[in-house]
Amino acid sequence: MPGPLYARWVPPAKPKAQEKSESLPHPPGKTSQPTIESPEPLRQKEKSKRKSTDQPAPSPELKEDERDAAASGHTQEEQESGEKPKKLKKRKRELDVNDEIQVEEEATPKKHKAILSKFERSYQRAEAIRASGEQHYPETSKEDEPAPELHVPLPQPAPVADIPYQPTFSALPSWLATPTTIESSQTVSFEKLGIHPSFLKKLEKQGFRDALAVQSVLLPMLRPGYDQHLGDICVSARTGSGKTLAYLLPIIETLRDQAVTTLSAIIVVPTRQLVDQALKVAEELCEGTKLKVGTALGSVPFASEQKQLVKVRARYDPQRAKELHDKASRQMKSALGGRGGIFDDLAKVPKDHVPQYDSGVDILICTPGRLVEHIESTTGFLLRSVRWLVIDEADQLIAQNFQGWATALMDALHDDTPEDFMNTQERLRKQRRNLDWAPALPDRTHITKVVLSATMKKDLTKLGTLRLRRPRLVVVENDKEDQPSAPDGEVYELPSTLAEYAIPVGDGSKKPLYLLFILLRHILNLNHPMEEKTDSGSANSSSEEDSEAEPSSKADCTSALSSDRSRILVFVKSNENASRLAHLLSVLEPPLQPFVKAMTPGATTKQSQKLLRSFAAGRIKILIASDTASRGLDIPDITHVINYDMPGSIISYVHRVGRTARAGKQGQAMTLVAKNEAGWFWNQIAKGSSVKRVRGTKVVRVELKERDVTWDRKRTYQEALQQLQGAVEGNPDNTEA
Ligand SMILES: Nc1ncnc2c1ncn2[C@@H]1O[C@H](COP(=O)(O)OP(=O)(O)OP(=O)(O)O)[C@@H](O)[C@H]1O
Repeated sequence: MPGPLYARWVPPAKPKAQEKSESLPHPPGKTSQPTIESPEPLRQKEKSKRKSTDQPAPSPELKEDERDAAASGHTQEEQESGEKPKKLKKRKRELDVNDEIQVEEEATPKKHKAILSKFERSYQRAEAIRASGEQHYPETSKEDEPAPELHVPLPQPAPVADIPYQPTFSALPSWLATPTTIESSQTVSFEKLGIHPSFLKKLEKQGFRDALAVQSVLLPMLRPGYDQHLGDICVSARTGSGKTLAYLLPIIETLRDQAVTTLSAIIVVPTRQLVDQALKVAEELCEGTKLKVGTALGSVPFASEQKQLVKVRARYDPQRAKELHDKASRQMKSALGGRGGIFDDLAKVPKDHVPQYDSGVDILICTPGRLVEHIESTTGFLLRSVRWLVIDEADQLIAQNFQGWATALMDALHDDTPEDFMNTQERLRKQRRNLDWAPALPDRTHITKVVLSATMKKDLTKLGTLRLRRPRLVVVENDKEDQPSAPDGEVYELPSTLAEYAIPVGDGSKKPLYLLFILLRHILNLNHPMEEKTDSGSANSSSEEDSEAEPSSKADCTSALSSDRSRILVFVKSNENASRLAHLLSVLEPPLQPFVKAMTPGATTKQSQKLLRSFAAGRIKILIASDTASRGLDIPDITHVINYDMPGSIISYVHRVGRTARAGKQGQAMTLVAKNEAGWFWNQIAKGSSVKRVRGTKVVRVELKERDVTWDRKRTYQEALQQLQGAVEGNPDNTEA
């Protein structure tokens, strides 16, 4: 084998005393000590560089003939075998060349004297430093590598304190930036608030002696008196804090002596369930008065609602009757007159009479869509005497603004009554508007708007559609010091009596089994029949024994469920999921069947009222619903809310869990958290700054072992899924499986 073309220089073995200096830390930015080469190997380098294209030089120890062979590139055997080297002359020439190189080498030191002496000097310096044990950073030329930085700490001035940025201006108007706050624990007796004795009795009948915080602040602001706020009011108070009574009581108390039925208050809520709920509270308060409370919601025939809302009477007014008849005949001739409306009613009243439209209700509770329909299509549905407009769950209603309901309602409220429907006073006001004494005429009734939500947003662009006048924001909160600071400034408070749990459910594929386990083991405290059998050592009993054992355990389950006081509201993400889950639970655990129901949008008002009544009475224990039930639903004694499907937003979570722990009662909220939802849930809901909890409370993580959850149900689960699929596809074979 020929030797290496480039001979590396190996540093001489270091004396033991020098070892210590090698363990010193490397200079910054370097990984090893710089290698300093001795002049000797450099000379070798030079030599080998030049010879790199030639054959390796033969060793001086070789015999002469071997050297010849090596020089010629032939082995000794080849030469002995009689193969006389043919290129003897050439070899001779090569030897001559080698000699010339040797001569040149002798001249090399002179040629590179300067370089070599430089290396010698640096080598000696390096040796001297190494011997002295000091750390040394060798000088390196710019071409080699950048000079190492020497980190000599320079004296620094003391760091400037980080002063939090406090703008001298506010992006919010002062009424939003500086709300009137009240602690949620503050209560005042209704008597002290000066509530009329007849209403005190009604409240006591319901067990209400003291006004809750939101009521104690709103009642004086809405009732006539020294503390009345002559402007609009926005209220932000957590779920179950008693907002419904806070606005209904002052309105009904003020109207209690109203002799003529006049539409005085409109209450807008997002769903028909909430219409029913508010109606119930209003009717209880109106008992014993002449006040009439009406509703307008999509599930009732429109014509019957019209009859309820507007009463048509004939009024004797020959001049006005003549004017109207002339107008009607002009319209008929020009074919502009449409059917319905005032001209139809004109034909129905006696001669020289005009139709007069009176309100059929004093208080109207409605959904926004239906209200707009009545504004647009119900002849004589006039809002000129409305004194209160209440918008509950306002953040949702304003955000949706379907059919542009807010704008349509505001136009109807604030604009003048259409000319044909004007009463004498309005007509006079219109005619005399430009006269000097016009201000002496009674003004249009001022409207007080009350806008409420548990998750009120300080969004001016949205609130602007409500055309608020001299508004004031009232915030009911726990402890002000606890207030976390959310980036968008919106903080939603949870009831102080709420306990929250998060249950990881793996990838979520076995969520129904987790739900069943939680229901049976943690809430209803029921043992599964199979477990009982296993406990008694008969897990492998025959099917005959099974069928014998089942009825008794089923009966036990039913009687245990009937006596249980739990009311469990399970939230899923859609109405279809609600029906499916109810079906699945009934198949997986047949004793549960009579106690599980799903809330479906297809149900009539009566059906859903019946369902909610059964749930409130405890005949149904588990109600499965979509987010439509997450807002406002007030069913006393809901003990548990389970988020089977993760809520879509923080606001949705706040409203869902707010169905329990209402008005100071205890409640539990459980959320099933799949792996891919865990990040959002823990960051936004459990630890996020937008959700405010009472000091010291947090979401508790509950780990369930998958083995415990699924141990005896894998097969039943598969069968139940197949059966469910069969039911969905309408395949009877699968349904029977
Ligand atoms: N003064 C009171 N004392 C005791 N309980 C009350 C009082 N006022 C109202 N409640 C009860 O508080 C519960 C919650 O009331 P309400 O439905 O008005 O809450 P809410 O603030 O509108 O909640 P949400 O924001 O969820 O709609 C009701 O069951 C009601 O009967």
